[in-house]
Amino acid sequence: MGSVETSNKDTNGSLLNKNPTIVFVLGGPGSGKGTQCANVVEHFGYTHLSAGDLLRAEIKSGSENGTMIQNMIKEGKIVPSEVTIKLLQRAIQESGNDKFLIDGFPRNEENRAAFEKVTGIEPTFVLYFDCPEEEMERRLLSRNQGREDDNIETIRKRFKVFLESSLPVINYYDAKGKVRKIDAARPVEEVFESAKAVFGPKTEKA
Ligand SMILES: Nc1ncnc2c1ncn2[C@@H]1O[C@H](COP(=O)(O)OP(=O)(O)OP(=O)(O)O)[C@@H](O)[C@H]1O
Ligand SMILES: Nc1ccn([C@H]2C[C@H](O)[C@@H](COP(=O)(O)O)O2)c(=O)n1
Ligand SMILES: [Mg+2]
Repeated sequence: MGSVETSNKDTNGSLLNKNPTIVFVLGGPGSGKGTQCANVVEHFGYTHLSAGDLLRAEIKSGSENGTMIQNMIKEGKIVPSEVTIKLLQRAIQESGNDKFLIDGFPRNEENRAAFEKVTGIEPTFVLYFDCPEEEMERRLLSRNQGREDDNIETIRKRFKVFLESSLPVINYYDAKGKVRKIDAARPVEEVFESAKAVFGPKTEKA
């Protein structure tokens, strides 16, 4: 496993020049991050980058890190930041866009600190989908997308990691006034109405 590229010039030259808008999209497993990101992309022209999707694609690609990533996801654990950040950097550079929804990242303090160190970028704001565990569990158990981590044993581990490692990151950004919290326990359309209000009518695509 190589080290994360730390030169802003080499890794982020074009990105920094564009002064990108980065929105971190956080919330517990099954809170509806992916569902709502798809709506935001359609209305506001962001590029959606799901850290989990990028890691799953890396497993499928047969990469040297594939087995390690697969084992960690099965256990509900967080993959080392250097792996995830490289995938995000590549996707950002390939997108040609200058505004991004980064879904499911940063998942822990290591993710957060490493991203800031490597890119020099802070999020514009953090969208936090707040949902009770019982509702998230119901959603995950009926998602039926064939995800290896949508079984009750792994789901419980993911909830524990969310509480212990991801919530502190949300609290960190909350203390900086960057968190936009949305009640995600409502129907999809209602949740999106709240999300729309955060992004604002001025930035909506024509
Ligand atoms: N507001 C909602 N009400 C009911 N079901 C929802 C709602 N939002 C999403 N779902 C459903 O719940 C499941 C989980 O949603 P989604 O994949 O968007 O969550 P997620 O936060 O991205 O989860 P993960 O962290 O596991 O990737 C999906 O089957 C989705 O269709
Ligand atoms: N920053 C991240 C994001 C995701 N993962 C791993 C661990 C998660 O349980 C899994 C699935 O993510 P999801 O699709 O639910 O957002 O992917 C990680 O290690 N680091
Ligand atoms: Mg998701």
